[in-house]
Amino acid sequence: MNNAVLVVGGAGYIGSHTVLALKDAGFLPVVYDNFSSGHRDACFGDHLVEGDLTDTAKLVHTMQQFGIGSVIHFAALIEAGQSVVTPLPFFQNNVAGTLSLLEAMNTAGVPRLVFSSTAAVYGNLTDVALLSEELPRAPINPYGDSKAMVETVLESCVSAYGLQAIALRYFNASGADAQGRSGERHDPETHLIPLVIQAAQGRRDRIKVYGADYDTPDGTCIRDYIHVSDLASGHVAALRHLLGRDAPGVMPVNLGTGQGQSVRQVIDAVRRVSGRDFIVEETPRRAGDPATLVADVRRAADLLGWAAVHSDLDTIARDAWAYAQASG
Ligand SMILES: NC(=O)c1ccc[n+]([C@@H]2O[C@H](COP(=O)([O-])OP(=O)(O)OC[C@H]3O[C@@H](n4cnc5c(N)ncnc54)[C@H](O)[C@@H]3O)[C@@H](O)[C@H]2O)c1
Ligand SMILES: O=c1ccn([C@@H]2O[C@H](COP(=O)(O)OP(=O)(O)O[C@H]3O[C@H](CO)[C@H](O)[C@H](O)[C@H]3O)[C@@H](O)[C@H]2O)c(=O)[nH]1
Repeated sequence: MNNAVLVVGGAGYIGSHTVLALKDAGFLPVVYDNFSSGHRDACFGDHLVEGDLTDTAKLVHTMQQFGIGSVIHFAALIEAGQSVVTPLPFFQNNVAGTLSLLEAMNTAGVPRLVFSSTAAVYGNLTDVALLSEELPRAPINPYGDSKAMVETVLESCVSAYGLQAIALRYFNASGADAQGRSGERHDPETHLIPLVIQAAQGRRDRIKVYGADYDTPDGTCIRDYIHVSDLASGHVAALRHLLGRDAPGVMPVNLGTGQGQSVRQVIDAVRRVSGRDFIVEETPRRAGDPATLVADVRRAADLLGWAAVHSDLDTIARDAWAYAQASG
């Protein structure tokens, strides 16, 4: 088995946790990152290469230098709301950047890819309780469009280049490493849980609830929050699946819990684990937000033998709170 894995975007939030899990599983992760949003102190790989996705020649050289057998690709612009305001950089980085990576993999003869897709490819399917991978892709924001486009590109590369890929559609990544080695540090931070935690810490004066008039039980949006360490183990499971199967194909697989939590439930969980109170303000909806996104998780269980084990909301909130408190 070739254990050397190129982790593109491995200095970021989900990438850094996945690198820790890969090492625990006996893989040799090589982090490739341009540090546009990643952190040097979150690089836990055996090697680090500073470079951009669009630098195809550098990617080829890196794959050859380290004898890479598989790639995990996290590098992207990630804020769905911002993608509505400035879509072009999202298509440039997420689509054109991935084309460069695929070209490099083809040149270097690396067939296996685990790709960071997203629940945002499902769009706003309000009449569907659980989102299964068989549903058509129907994103409602440019971020989701960019990820859906890459999934289409991957499908074209199967018969053409023998690509072996899994597109992991994460639901809402959250929480932090239980040992405090990494956590969520986006700048600017736009994600709900770290923002609620900042309010509980007194680092922001309030948390805004973007819309309390959705057609949901308490009027706020529902998401499927998945602990980042569960996402990390999902990548190890996906990689093992690709290495064991060794046949061309591309398969989307949801990584979530199958349970939805509202914005208000998240706020209550942070209040519980922190013991702090703070101001909650209801504001108009944020553009591009679907009302509900909850995963059907059967394929991940059947195909990868994977299920979330750290993702009850209080565990997520407790680990995120501990990381934020330790980070000062
Ligand atoms: N955070 C979530 O809730 C979530 C949910 C679903 C899917 N995803 C996807 O997961 C992946 C990782 O998300 P994250 O939250 O860890 O984001 P992140 O911003 O923390 O990590 C992204 C990493 O990629 C690097 N990067 C970005 N563009 C690059 C480029 N052109 N060349 C080289 N490196 C580059 C950044 O420096 C960073 O280290 C993304 O593809 C995102 O779309 C995230
Ligand atoms: O200050 C805030 C921030 C968020 N929200 C709400 O909280 C929910 C979660 O918002 P996040 O910004 O934390 O996450 P998103 O669901 O918008 O998107 C995240 O998860 C998606 C998959 O579900 C994508 O992949 C994307 O990359 C990632 O940012 C949304 O209803 C949002 O409107 C608020 O009410 N107040």
